[in-house]
Amino acid sequence: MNYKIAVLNGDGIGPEIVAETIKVLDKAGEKFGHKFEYVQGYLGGESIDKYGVPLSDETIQVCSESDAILLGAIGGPKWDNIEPEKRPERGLLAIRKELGVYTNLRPAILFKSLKSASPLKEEIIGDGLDVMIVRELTGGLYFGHREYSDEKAFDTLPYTRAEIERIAKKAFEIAKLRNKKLTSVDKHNVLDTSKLWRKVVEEISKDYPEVEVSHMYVDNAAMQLIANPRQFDVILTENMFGDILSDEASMLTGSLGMLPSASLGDGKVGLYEPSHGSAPDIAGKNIANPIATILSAVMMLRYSFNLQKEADAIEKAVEKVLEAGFRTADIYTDGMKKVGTDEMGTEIANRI
Ligand SMILES: NC(=O)C1=CN([C@@H]2O[C@H](COP(=O)(O)OP(=O)(O)OC[C@H]3O[C@@H](n4cnc5c(N)ncnc54)[C@H](O)[C@@H]3O)[C@@H](O)[C@H]2O)C=CC1
Ligand SMILES: CC(C)CC(=O)C(=O)O
Ligand SMILES: [Mg+2]
Repeated sequence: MNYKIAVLNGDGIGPEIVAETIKVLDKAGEKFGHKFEYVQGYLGGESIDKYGVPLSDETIQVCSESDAILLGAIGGPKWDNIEPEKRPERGLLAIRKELGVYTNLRPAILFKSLKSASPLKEEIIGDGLDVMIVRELTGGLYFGHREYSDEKAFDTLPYTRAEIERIAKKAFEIAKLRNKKLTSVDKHNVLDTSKLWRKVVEEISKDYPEVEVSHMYVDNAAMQLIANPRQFDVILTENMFGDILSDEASMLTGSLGMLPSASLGDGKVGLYEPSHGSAPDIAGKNIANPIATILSAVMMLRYSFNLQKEADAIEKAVEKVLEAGFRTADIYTDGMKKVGTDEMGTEIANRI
């Protein structure tokens, strides 16, 4: 089969990690008889430089005419001081909204061979970790009404019942297929939006009696992720809490460079990107970890193309490479073989 993938490299390490992901996808395509066709779009800083805006109509068109979108990451110091509406991050928020991808799946999975890269003690991290963070992606604080003056500024955190219902349903459906345990994270003791969030989640839970539901305040959840991460199966939460907790959860798996994501809506096109940012501090040095992006492509094969054995083959190749001791700097521990971004991509592609 032929699949058309819109590729948005973005900024910083974006082009480096996307190049390795394409290398791996091409190898999988060759092996299983598929053709992945890539169409270039531009997002964030690279789009500002090209079109003067962080997301152009041209790129929206490229994305909506594709079967799926592969994104590196956006942002960097070069664009940090431009007016807020034109910042690279606004382009990212705009494309998520434009595509209606309200479900952001961030699986925090610890590969067995990376146990020593996790900062948690072995008795806490145990034999592995497999937590699915389901983050609401197109509502809340990042999209609420805001105002700024040098004397006063505010952001608002709106959620409608319909927005909470649809993400809660997704999370319960996912929990049903996993260990049937869902923890909804909110700040019900303080925020009205959390009050509505909890009420709606409780209501939706009635349709899923097989799923055990509990509620946790976000501050406690941040602590529990470190103290006892294996208590979690599916974490359902709103946009900003999910943003923060997923970065925290990524470290349990060894590095932010290991955490993939899939952003899905009810429309045709899914957006696949690592959970991390553009890492300007390590850009252009060939040291970034491409695995989060490669695993995001695995999610693309699964969720957008229904190519299960191809997805399994790439995931297995990542596992084999880690078992063979290859490590980028962020997951390096004594005695392992340190490799650059490109070698990591090549080693994975070679094992498909
Ligand atoms: N989805 C996106 O495109 C996102 C973009 N950003 C943007 O990225 C820029 C940098 O933001 P930061 O707060 O520094 O977050 P970041 O996620 O880019 O980096 C945080 C730390 O993790 C490291 N890191 C990140 N990805 C890595 C990888 N694949 N391999 C090895 N190390 C990795 C970085 O070197 C840095 O030390 C900002 O402009 C920010 O707005 C931030 C988060 C998400
Ligand atoms: C850069 C932000 C808009 C988003 C973010 O940090 C994320 O989605 O992880
Ligand atoms: Mg983030």
